[in-house]
Amino acid sequence: MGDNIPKDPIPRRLGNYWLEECLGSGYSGSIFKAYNVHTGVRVALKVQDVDHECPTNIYERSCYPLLQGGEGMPTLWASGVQGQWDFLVIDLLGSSLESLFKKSGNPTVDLRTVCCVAIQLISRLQIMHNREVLHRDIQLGNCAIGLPPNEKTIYMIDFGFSKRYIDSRTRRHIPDSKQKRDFLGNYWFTSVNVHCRGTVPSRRDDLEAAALMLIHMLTPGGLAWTRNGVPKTDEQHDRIKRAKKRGSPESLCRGMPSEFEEFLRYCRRLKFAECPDYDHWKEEFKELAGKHGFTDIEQFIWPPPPVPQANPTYNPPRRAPADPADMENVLHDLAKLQLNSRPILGDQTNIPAPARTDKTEPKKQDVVEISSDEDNSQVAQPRAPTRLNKVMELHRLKQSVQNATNNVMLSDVVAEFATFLQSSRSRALTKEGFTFLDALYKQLADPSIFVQPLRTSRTRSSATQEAGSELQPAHVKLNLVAGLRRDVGSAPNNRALAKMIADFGAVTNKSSGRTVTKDGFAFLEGLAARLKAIG
Ligand SMILES: Nc1ncnc2c1ncn2[C@@H]1O[C@H](COP(=O)(O)OP(=O)(O)OP(=O)(O)O)[C@@H](O)[C@H]1O
Repeated sequence: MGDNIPKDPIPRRLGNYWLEECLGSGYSGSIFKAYNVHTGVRVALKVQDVDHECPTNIYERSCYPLLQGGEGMPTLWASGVQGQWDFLVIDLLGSSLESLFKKSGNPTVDLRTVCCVAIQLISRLQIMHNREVLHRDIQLGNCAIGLPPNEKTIYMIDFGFSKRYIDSRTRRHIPDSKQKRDFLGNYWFTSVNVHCRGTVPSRRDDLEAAALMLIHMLTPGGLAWTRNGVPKTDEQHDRIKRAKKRGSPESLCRGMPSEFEEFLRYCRRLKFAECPDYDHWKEEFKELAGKHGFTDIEQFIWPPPPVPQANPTYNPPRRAPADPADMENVLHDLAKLQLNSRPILGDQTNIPAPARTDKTEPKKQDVVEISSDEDNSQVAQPRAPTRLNKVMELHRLKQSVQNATNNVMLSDVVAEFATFLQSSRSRALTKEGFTFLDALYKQLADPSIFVQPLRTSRTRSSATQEAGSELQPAHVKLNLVAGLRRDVGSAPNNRALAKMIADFGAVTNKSSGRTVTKDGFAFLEGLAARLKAIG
């Protein structure tokens, strides 16, 4: 702290507060348990040398008033300078998430806890951002639980790097800048743009840091670049930045519920001054928790309650024995060699349905496992299909569409497609999913036509050229798909259904994460029913 001139020790009393044990010391100062000498109220007192080269208490003092009263925002009781000591008096809290998880000794954090942290952390950021403040240092050590009776609430602490992003005079968002700037944040979770490209932090970066923190909690041993500890040389720091930059949402979240991959992808696609859709993501994590049977998900409960047995369990990802992406490509190319003759279905409304003869269950040998999550053997749980299963199964379903000779057969395949996707770990439409929709569209519209693929490749240059490939906000997708769900039951013929499939494909393709929503599944189920009814 500061220079080498010996300083007086921190006094036992600062203002009206008597200092007790030291709770922690960081680069910028120390934090003590303390109590008010008049009221006896226990507090935390953060003390810093007034000459410290990084005067974070001054920044904290300016942010705290903006945050007062917000859920999970500590109360600032007092602040002042006494001699050479600058102090802040705040609510006394419990353990940080970092120390809780470290103490548990487990290589990953359980899914219930991660969902709960996701919901609470996104809510905290929503409050801070609504009050025009960025946190800019999201990490496990800066999230602490309350003391009883507030132990189910996660609090944000350490606003030493926080900053207002709305200019209080002009009311405008702070400007973006290409100017090189010093790194500000933390090595583990600061966003790729801020950490590796030196961009100006904005709301999207707080959210990306939250996403990386959640993924870290679910990754055995933590994110790869966190495993060697704090870098001591520039070279080590560069290595961290390179590893972080390389980490695509898909590779970081392999084997995790798709929500995490989609959330990270969403954060990385946000524009500099864009307001994130906090409510949508809170809902996504609530739904994920609901799917696993977790109750009271907005309450942080530690240690985590037992996993409900009747519901799908989540096995944390393990490192794959081989690079799944390579294996997947090889098998995908092999699968493409199976050429099928394709009977023509056309716009049929009256062809009688022959008995279905091709209903084959996926054969065991068709399924190649790429992840080896064989643990949890006490309870036989249905396992979600792996990514590779997904490639093979969607390919088979597409062929069934191409082989179908009437609507009833198509109806069965659509129902199978919906069921399969729902049981997948990721409900995102992959390129094989879009190929399935293309085949379905073609069968229903006119099998002789050439179909422009529903999934457009989104390279950076093509995305900026084509206005149509811009991502749509989540609510646009939700509205459009809800409309399709409502109307599918009254579609008059195959051509109308084909148009709906094209709309469904297009809106999903343009959405962040390309996830099939609840309405999307209801639409697919409605489509299967309508195909059967049209016959
Ligand atoms: N209000 C509080 N109540 C109880 N403990 C706290 C409180 N605030 C912080 N702590 C503990 O003290 C530690 C350091 O706090 P904080 O991050 O605010 O200080 P800092 O000096 O900015 O630390 P660093 O330099 O490591 O970021 C935290 O990890 C937490 O364990």
